[in-house]
Amino acid sequence: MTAKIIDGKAFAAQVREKVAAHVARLKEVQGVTPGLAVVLVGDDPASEVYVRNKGKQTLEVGMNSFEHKLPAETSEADLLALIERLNNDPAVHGILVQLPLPAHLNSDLVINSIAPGKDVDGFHISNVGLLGTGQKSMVPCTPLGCLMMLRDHHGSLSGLNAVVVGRSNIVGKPMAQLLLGDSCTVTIAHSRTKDLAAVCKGADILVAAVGRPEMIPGDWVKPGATVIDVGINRIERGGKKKLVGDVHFESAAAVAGAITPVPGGVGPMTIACLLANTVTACCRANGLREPEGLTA
Ligand SMILES: NC(=O)C1=CN([C@@H]2O[C@H](COP(=O)(O)OP(=O)(O)OC[C@H]3O[C@@H](n4cnc5c(N)ncnc54)[C@H](OP(=O)(O)O)[C@@H]3O)[C@@H](O)[C@H]2O)C=CC1
Ligand SMILES: Nc1nc(=O)c2c([nH]1)NC[C@@H]1CN(c3ccc(C(=O)N[C@@H](CCC(=O)O)C(=O)O)cc3)C=[N+]21
Repeated sequence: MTAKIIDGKAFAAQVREKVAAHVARLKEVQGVTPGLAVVLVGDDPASEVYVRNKGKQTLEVGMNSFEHKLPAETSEADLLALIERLNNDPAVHGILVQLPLPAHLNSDLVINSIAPGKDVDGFHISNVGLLGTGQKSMVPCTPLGCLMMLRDHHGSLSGLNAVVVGRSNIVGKPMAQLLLGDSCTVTIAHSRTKDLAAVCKGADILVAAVGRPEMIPGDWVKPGATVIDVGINRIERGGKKKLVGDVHFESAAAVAGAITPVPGGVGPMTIACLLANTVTACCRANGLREPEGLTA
């Protein structure tokens, strides 16, 4: 079998079109322009690329973008003061603090200082709790993007065996919650899982969020399964820099029914969902009808 390639780049463009249409309507009918503030502490080059991309795409869909670049040695008090200012700024509907933060900053404390309604990453404990209890929340962008692609491909996910490899708070755990919400039978695997190969082989839906280049080979994939590769790993091969996922694409694509590539899969969907979450947050803040098809 040769897998269908799920084109996250094209899908993300469709999501951004919906977002842009909604932004235009908000401006015209309500006189409100959604605004996204992105806070970057330190000068990690990869983070700077993401933040620049986010800012560019935010403007492209007609929203306001507020970038805050702080030096690596910023104190916790100064960062918390900035977040407090953004929490109280009516022009800011979404706040994202780029992770990871420098080691001297307590990221749990920082994230939980964001007003939950503006927490477009969905990392605040209130949003985590709301998601876990099936209540309306802000849903983390990467898992939301994965869910959108899965629903688009499968229609219903009900009753399917889903395996999520990785249990981080930003990808693995919320992904598992969303799949459970769509009535999958969910297994969360991690570094202590016994016989990971066999666990993966049982998956109708396999989500890899590990951070290890090409760790999952094709012979761990059930024939016909859908493989979602969240991994973003920069490697050097034959003297060239390359971006690869957590799945060995070539061998997995020979077995799977559908697979997301890296790049061009989950990554672009993550940013599109960030924009979608910002519009949703803006509508909720103003008591307006939410866009359809852009939330979980
Ligand atoms: N495309 C996108 O938009 C995004 C991509 N990413 C990418 O996704 C990947 C995962 O990110 P993130 O969740 O933040 O990573 P973390 O490092 O926080 O978590 C990695 C998880 O993988 C597990 N793991 C590590 N090694 C193994 C192994 N050998 N076998 C099984 N499980 C293992 C860990 O297990 P344990 O808990 O036991 O240590 C952990 O739960 C990274 O490549 C990251 O760059 C992340 C965010 C967004
Ligand atoms: N608070 C916070 N929220 C995040 O959502 C967050 C974060 N911190 N820290 C870092 C990770 C990583 N992440 C990505 C976003 C887009 C691409 C993306 O667009 N990737 C392109 C390729 C980009 C390239 O070429 O480097 C692709 O896969 O096609 C990747 C990774 C969001 N993260």
